[in-house]
Amino acid sequence: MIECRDLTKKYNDLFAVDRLTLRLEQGDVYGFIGPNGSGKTTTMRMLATLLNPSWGEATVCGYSIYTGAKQIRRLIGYMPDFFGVYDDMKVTEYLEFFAAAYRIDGPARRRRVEQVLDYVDLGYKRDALVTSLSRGMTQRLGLARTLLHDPQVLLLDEPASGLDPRARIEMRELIKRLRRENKTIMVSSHILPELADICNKIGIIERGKLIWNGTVEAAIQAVRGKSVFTVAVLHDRNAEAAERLRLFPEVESVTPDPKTHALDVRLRDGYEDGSFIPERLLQAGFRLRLFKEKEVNIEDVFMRITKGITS
Ligand SMILES: Nc1ncnc2c1ncn2[C@@H]1O[C@H](COP(=O)(O)OP(=O)(O)OP(=O)(O)O)[C@@H](O)[C@H]1O
Repeated sequence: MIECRDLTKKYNDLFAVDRLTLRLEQGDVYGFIGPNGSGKTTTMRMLATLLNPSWGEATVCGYSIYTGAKQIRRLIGYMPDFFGVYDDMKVTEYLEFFAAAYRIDGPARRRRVEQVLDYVDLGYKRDALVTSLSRGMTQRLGLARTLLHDPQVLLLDEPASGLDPRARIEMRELIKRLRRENKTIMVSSHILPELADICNKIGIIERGKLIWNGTVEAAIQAVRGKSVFTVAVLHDRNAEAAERLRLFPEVESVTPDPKTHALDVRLRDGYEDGSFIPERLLQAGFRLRLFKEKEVNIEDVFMRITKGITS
């Protein structure tokens, strides 16, 4: 649905987006993550055909951004990070104005406006002035506006920025709902954990370069690399157990977790099955309190992937 090859935008000496290559299939929810100024907005604006690249190619729904702008604009919904709302306009008037721009006319326009208002749960604000809405409501109105023409592909630029925790959760739920409808969604954020549970793929961009691109599971796997198990024994004998575990030929390292004091046992390459750990510890007279495969927190993944670049 979205494909970029070497997509590049240069401003004088600055590569705002530097040879970006990625591919999204229908139904993908792509978390586009990067710090401020890393090139997220520039990428989305190019895909939305609002900004010309310096070079490179991109297609959306099979249309080139160079020659198919008209078709692309009909098929996508772009929600910018900042969008203007007009003074003295009611919520319904605002949406009807944009519906008219999409040539939704007659009674269908009213119906569609009510549908999208319901979708984002703003029906009860239909007669409020847009300027009176909270930040969370304004973002939901922005999403409603983006959905008016029922686009297949959504480009959502930091939809949760500036929202309080509750409004963030509501925005996330809305994106999950759109995902269930099989929309293809590219959603940006500078916070990875915010996106981890709603995306199936992530891309991490830094200074215009995509430094990671793949499935969420692949990112976790790449960081974890090897099998790691969390182990704890009873009676304050973790240090003793650590000594014993270090003697096992399958074990590469044993490190106590500073927070929980449980032991992280990392296996050597080629070993995945850690079931020998509880067996041998029991044989050695230890009593097990905890044994499980270590969970990798998505925040750790982000820190590990970006570490080499930012430091
Ligand atoms: N019109 C422009 N002229 C010159 N430089 C620009 C222009 N637009 C963007 N840039 C630069 O390109 C880089 C990428 O900007 P961009 O807005 O795409 O980043 P971003 O990841 O969306 O950041 P944010 O999270 O702050 O929105 C930044 O260094 C920015 O200053």
